[in-house]
Amino acid sequence: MTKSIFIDGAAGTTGLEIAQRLSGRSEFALICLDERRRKDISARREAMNDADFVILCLPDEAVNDAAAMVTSGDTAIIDASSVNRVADGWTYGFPELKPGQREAIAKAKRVSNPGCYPTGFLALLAPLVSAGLLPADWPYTVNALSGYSGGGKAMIARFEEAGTIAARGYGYDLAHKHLPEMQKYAGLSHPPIFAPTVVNAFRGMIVEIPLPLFAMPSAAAAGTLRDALASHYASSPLVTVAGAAIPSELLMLDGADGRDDLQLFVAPAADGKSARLIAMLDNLGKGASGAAVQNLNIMAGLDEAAGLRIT
Ligand SMILES: NC(=O)C1=CN([C@@H]2O[C@H](COP(=O)(O)OP(=O)(O)OC[C@H]3O[C@@H](n4cnc5c(N)ncnc54)[C@H](OP(=O)(O)O)[C@@H]3O)[C@@H](O)[C@H]2O)C=CC1
Ligand SMILES: CC(=O)N[C@@H](CCC(=O)OP(=O)(O)O)C(=O)O
Repeated sequence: MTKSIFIDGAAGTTGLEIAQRLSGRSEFALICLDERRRKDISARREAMNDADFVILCLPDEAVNDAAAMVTSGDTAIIDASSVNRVADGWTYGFPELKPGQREAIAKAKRVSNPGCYPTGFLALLAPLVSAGLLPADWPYTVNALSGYSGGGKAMIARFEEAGTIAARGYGYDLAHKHLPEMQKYAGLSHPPIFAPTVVNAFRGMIVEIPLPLFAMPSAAAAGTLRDALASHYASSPLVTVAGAAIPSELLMLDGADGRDDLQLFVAPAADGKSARLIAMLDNLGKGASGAAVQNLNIMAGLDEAAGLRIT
């Protein structure tokens, strides 16, 4: 039976990309509000309670009011924002995180999508810490590059109007909003030190965790880490783990097409003393809209990769 979907924030960056991925799919019918009514509270409330699934693609500050409008017990919510990722009553929408997570999402009525940066960070680290191959109490660092669409309409306008920003480092207060979910779902004793940079490309993301293996208590060798990731993601349609031969460069291309997969790499030093864990993804794909559609597929009992772009 066709499921009805209401995207709150459908005119925004994430909402538009979700609508694109759903267009042409006979399993779903979108409930749309025209420009005049898209922020009208009573129209939104009615649309939400008529829908089988509501996907919240709103700025953080608008999310709790929107979620509270859903009073129908039949309506499930997928929230793309960072508001509910470590909140009680919400299921973390990262199906590959650990055994049982996909099944928990399938049964949930309230699912919170992971952040774009945490998607790369957790995909690399969570299975390795959980398996005891890397320590939970190490002071990890994470360096990351994002396309400017990661900052939504306002940042897209800023980069495109200025035309001169090559890169924007930020997060210098060491209090980025993604730290709680990174720490919680990787099972770490401390939040990582997170150094994000926005670059002058519309979309794309590289997330890297440097590992000084020689100094880390109870860390496995790089080859063991790679094999463990390959085994963890062996049945995933969206996550791939590169073989031992690592490319000499990883390129984020300006103007790249959107994609919904996640590529992982383990790059070892020749002497085995250190390694770099690297994730490449599209911030608007597996980092946002693709992840929302993947969760929607799972919650609707469909193939989790249906309608997604895997290149
Ligand atoms: N962009 C990304 O790569 C990622 C985004 N996210 C999350 O997804 C959510 C949406 O982000 P993004 O799409 O980038 O943001 P945008 O700013 O591009 O879009 C937000 C949309 O919400 C609309 N909106 C704002 N307030 C209301 C309201 N009260 N009622 C109805 N609509 C409203 C805006 O309207 P208007 O058009 O008038 O401004 C806009 O269309 C955020 O929580 C973000 O953190 C998560 C992962 C990655
Ligand atoms: C480039 C950029 O600004 N990225 C945002 C994160 C992306 C986002 O806003 O979404 P979520 O927090 O919901 O994942 C930031 O660092 O705040």
